Amino acid sequence: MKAVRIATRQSPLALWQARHVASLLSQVHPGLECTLVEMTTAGDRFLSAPLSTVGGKGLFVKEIEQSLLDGRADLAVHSLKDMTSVLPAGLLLAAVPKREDPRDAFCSPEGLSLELLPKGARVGTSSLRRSCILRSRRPDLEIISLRGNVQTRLARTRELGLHGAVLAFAGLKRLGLETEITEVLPTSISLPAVGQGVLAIQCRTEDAVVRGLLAALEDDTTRVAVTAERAYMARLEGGCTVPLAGHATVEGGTVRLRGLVGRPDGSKVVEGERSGPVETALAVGEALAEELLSRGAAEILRDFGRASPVPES
Ligand SMILES: NCc1[nH]cc(CCC(=O)O)c1CC(=O)O
Repeated sequence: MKAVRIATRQSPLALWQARHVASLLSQVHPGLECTLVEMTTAGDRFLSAPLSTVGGKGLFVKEIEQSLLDGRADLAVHSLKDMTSVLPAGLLLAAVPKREDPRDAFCSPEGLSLELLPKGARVGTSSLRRSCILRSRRPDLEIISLRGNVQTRLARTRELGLHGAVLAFAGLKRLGLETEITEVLPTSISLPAVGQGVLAIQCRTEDAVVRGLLAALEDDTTRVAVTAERAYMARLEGGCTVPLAGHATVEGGTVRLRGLVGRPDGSKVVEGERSGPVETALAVGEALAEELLSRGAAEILRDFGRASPVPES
């Protein structure tokens, strides 16, 4: 194979990620030509509404996945965090490269840390998970909805005079915006989203040639973590519509998964942790989901987990 077409969104972060994968691919397969197929998704179009009300995840990936199914592109690069737990028939997560730092980061124009925020401080985020976690730790905080790409959210934070905003470290780093970070939040404070910091490279299941090319980008440790996190998410049927966090680490043949489900206002959170041999990553994920469900997550999902209809474009 001489050339591959890479489907991507047009946001600066998505383009960085697609170019990064193109560069990794041409390093491991010298002479391979990579071209980008840039697309706009529903998630990019409904920027005015909070993510949770426009229908959550899938929004950023559906059109891209369709381009693979239609044969307009050979592979697609996504943020794994944006992907639904069930992939469309005929497509697969062919490779996950080594994970970037998965933590959340606090960006405060005033240089404040979370700890130093005054009572009633206003903090921006578009994510139900981040709102829930922030409010559960600091019920006095006022959460302001921020949508749009990373640069837009940082600009809005200043325009609105917010005390700060929480964004993914990985996105800020990839865009060279680490200087905006005033505090990297430990996972014990802000448990990351399932798949945060991981790039997902997707292709057609039947395309053995592209699968062969992508195999070289696979990172086994990342795959174990992702397997546990996504099995957990699948069992909880969580999209962006309920506050859901899940993060796995791998050390010495053991995968350790921590999870959190909560109410959007942080008035209730259910948290837990499970470990097991890396070969049992899937079962570890399912077991943690079952445990959280039985300890109160089922009730939270019943009250808050309904996806709102996606508006017509
Ligand atoms: N839905 C937006 C999104 N999807 C992936 C990332 C960050 C990069 C990553 O987690 O890999 C972001 C931005 C953010 O949450 O601040």
